[in-house]
Amino acid sequence: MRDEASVLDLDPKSTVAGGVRDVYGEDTATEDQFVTPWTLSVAAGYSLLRDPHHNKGLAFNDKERDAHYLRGLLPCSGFSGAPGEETDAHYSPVSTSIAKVHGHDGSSVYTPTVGEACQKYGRIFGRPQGLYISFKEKGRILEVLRNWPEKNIQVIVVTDGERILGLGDLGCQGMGIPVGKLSLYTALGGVRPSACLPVTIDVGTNNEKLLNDEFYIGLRQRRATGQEYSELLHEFMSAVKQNYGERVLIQFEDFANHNAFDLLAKYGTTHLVFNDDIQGTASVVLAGLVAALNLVGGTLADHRFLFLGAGEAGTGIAELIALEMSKQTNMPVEETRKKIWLVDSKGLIVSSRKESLQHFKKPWAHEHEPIKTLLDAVNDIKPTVLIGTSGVGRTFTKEVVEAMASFNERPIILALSNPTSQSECTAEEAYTWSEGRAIFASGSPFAPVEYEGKVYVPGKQCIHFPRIWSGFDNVCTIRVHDDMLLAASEALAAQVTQENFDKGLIYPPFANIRNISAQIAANVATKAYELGLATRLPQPKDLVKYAESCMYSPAYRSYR
Ligand SMILES: NC(=O)C1=CN([C@@H]2O[C@H](COP(=O)(O)OP(=O)(O)OC[C@H]3O[C@@H](n4cnc5c(N)ncnc54)[C@H](OP(=O)(O)O)[C@@H]3O)[C@@H](O)[C@H]2O)C=CC1
Ligand SMILES: CC(=O)C(=O)O
Ligand SMILES: [Mg+2]
Repeated sequence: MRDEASVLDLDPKSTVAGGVRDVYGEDTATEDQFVTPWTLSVAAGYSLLRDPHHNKGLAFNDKERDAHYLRGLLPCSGFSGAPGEETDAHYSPVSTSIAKVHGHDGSSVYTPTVGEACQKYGRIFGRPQGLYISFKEKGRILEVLRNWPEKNIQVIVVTDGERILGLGDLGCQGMGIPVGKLSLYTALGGVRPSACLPVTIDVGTNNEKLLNDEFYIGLRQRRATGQEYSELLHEFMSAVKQNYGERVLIQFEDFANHNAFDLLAKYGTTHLVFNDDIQGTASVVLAGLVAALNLVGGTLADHRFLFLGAGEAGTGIAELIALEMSKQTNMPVEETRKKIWLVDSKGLIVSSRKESLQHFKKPWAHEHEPIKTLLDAVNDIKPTVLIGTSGVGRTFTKEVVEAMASFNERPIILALSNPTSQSECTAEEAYTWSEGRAIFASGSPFAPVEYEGKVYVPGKQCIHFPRIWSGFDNVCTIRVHDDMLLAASEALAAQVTQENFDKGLIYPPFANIRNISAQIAANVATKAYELGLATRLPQPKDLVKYAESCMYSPAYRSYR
């Protein structure tokens, strides 16, 4: 039997059969497709308290406790505020990193806590928080997607667990990353939790320790590669489009670079895809650099950039800096790239290495003598900006930071590798070794540092990703364009105030986070309209207000 909806050219999500939205796909399913027998029920009593969507914990008031058979199941102390109030109060004195991952501390939802959570995921696995798709599901991925209880999905964060932060291959336990990043999207970007879908594609792991770990929760096989891998990914990408349509954002996260660049290129023309490690990072880091110019002076083109790490994050950031420089100076991007140098595990990327380089490194192979170490590269190139994206901790040594401080009045030092253990240096090291002159930001957070009587507040760069996304969603864009990433950078940089600069900050702090997110979303949306990539028409008059109105607010609702 042919799919009736496609024959009639109907949007499968539009009303069918009696004017009811066919959200479960039953009316449009063919005879050989599976249909899930969904039922609706009203939770009460003990089961209501076990339902994370509806449980308000100690915030249930007396009337609700009576109406929903909750008497005696909760202590009588009540809380009236927002979600989290009671859990913070209840758990913080005893909280550990892992307790935070269970949702008791929003500010620690992502790095570094999420790294530890992934390493221990098998041991702390409680209830499923996303979809696991492995070879066992090959040929049935559409059916698996339909098992997810929420139907109106706006953003999927998907990983295959091969490069989890700087911790390497954590296989299926990488699920902590999509869960963590989507939690940030909700908390900071205002994305409704029910519209978020975390997915882990389990193709095995090459992590021997996990393969031999009795608590490992994934497939116990070495990673599938080549055609087998591409076919599973392709089935997933096709099923997502079939189930959720064109407009769902698929964010690739923490794939190893030998797959990440190819997936982005392959699906960039057919799906709304975004790689946060390549594109989101670039946009956020560029914003920090543009803001830092207020402290150091000059334009981007007046600076020299050196990266330790030439993978997804390093080359992604480098490319966006070169693009922005090119727009500002009207120089071709091939020229502006020459202001940017990268070091990988074999040393400085130079033209004599070109033949053996991975494709994403080739544009950075400039004419230069080979250099083996970072310290030698720093002393030779004399960068004004040093960026760590190597995934290797403690690589910005005292000598490296001192060298940066010897030829820069205010060296810009970004230690972006996550989690904290992999950070290229700590905030304290950056400030003390540069005698308080470094402008420092990191991927994983560091506490403020006191040096010679002055308090320095390091920038937390990682919290700024989610804001970009809402710009895509608000206007229903169907493709991500580099100019939209530049628009996000511009708006984020513009949110750093003089007061922030006075403290040495190059990113805005948490206060007013929703408003800042709305400004970024609006700038991204404006660019999407300019590029003709926004499908929400007519264009809302005030895009900031519109972005704010689209944001989900985590408030407990009253139950009848
Ligand atoms: N703060 C943020 O926003 C983000 C941070 N990151 C962090 O950046 C790190 C890297 O991620 P990603 O770029 O995706 O990883 P990749 O694996 O794509 O790249 C890592 C790069 O670092 C190089 N490298 C590894 N070891 C060394 C070493 N000892 N000396 C010099 N270079 C080295 C690798 O060299 P080679 O190619 O020769 O192997 C490679 O070029 C991770 O820790 C991740 O958490 C990532 C995205 C966002
Ligand atoms: C922040 C991030 O995406 C990473 O470290 O991979
Ligand atoms: Mg990542």
